[in-house]
Amino acid sequence: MNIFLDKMKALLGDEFDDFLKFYNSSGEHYRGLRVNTLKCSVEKLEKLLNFDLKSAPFCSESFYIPNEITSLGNNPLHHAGAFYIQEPSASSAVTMLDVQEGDYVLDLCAAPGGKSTQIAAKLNSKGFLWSNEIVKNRANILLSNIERMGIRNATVSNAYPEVLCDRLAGCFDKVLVDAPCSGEGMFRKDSTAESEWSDEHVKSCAERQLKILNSAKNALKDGGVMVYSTCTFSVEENEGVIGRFLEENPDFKLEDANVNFGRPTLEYARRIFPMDGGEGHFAARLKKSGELYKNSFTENSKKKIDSKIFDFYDSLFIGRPFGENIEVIGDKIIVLPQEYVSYEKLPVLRSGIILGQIVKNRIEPHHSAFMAAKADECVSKVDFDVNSAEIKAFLHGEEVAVDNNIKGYTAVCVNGITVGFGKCSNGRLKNKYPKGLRLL
Ligand SMILES: C[S@@+](CC[C@H](N)C(=O)[O-])C[C@H]1O[C@@H](n2cnc3c(N)ncnc32)[C@H](O)[C@@H]1O
Repeated sequence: MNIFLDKMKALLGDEFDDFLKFYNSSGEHYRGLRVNTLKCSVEKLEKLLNFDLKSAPFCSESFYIPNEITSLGNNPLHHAGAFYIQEPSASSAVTMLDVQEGDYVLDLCAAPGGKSTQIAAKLNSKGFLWSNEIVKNRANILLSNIERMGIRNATVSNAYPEVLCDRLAGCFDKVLVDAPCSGEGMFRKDSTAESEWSDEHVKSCAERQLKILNSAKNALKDGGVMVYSTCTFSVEENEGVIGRFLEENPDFKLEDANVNFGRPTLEYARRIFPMDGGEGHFAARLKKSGELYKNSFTENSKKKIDSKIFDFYDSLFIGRPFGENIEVIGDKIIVLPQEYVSYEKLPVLRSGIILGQIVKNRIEPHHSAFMAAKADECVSKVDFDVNSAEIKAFLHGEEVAVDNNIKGYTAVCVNGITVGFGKCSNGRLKNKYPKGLRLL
């Protein structure tokens, strides 16, 4: 660890002692959440939580939470996707990417999904997100977070960056590379990151990061923007990687992201230290030369869809809110995003949402459709308060008493935010909350 501290001293100069105070205060670290505006407004969440949220400077939906708040993952509003638990400075990279509604965005190293879900909220269901993770079990966690946050317009894949970016060459307006790194900004909250640190590891991370960036650039359109970020302080993995990338790729230049959090480095890139209000982050915005063209709207599928599928769709949701780009793949009825990049022969876990599953001669609704629906888009719904016994029982997988006149597949909401569904008859709601998500 002495090598790490020597490097930090060289990097920070007069500020090293301030850094040491943070570094030595083990057990303490910044904690935060980001409001998912696809499902809940900031004002609404502030009213529903029983503690105060303090604004963070890195993104307007990102907040500090008090240290004494624990088990936030069990909160029904978390199950409903109203917020994502995220250390505030981790939201800085997407702010610097400046995602706009309608953009086509690739998040290349995406699990567990903090930044992908932030990008999706900025897209506001317009445009398209491709979210990729190389490690299979992490890709599944990513998918589960994409589903929890109610994202309609995303594809989730489990591919090697070089394969994916070759196949999707020139498809994206914006690309995020939140690269695997030596994690020096994680040391205060994760002691394994610290125990795995070595100078050799830093060097090998830098080689891998440059390789990933050199793949990522291929997926970008001319005139597109790429943000490279890490949660480490090392100069080799930050300024070093950017310097080498720019040398190898004269068609890219650093661009001012017009943010004022953290502190500048390489003129336009930003660094965040614990003294700046976050555990640690680096982000640089790179612009590719050329003229950006906008995607034209993808045609809806012209395939003939059995009218029973539309009857089923209309029996659950008002006005076909996910669009009509329907495909039946195996036993699954998928509503593809309204706009998307097609994905033949790529390891895709999901594109769009699963409306239902064909079981024998019936279609059963799928959890992901209810998570992506707004309460007022659901034909039948019940709504429980965040502190009610009913919502706790539902999240535990129990049956819940409902009005006698509610029948059939019914959305379950917590304070007006969908969290799943059940099937109602005779005043009871039979629980369909997925077993793997239930409270223990
Ligand atoms: C810093 S994490 C991403 C965090 C994520 N962006 C978020 O905000 O939740 C980096 C990710 O890169 C993945 N990764 C590891 N090796 C990789 C490689 N060679 N190419 C691409 N991604 C890799 C890791 O599995 C990890 O999920």
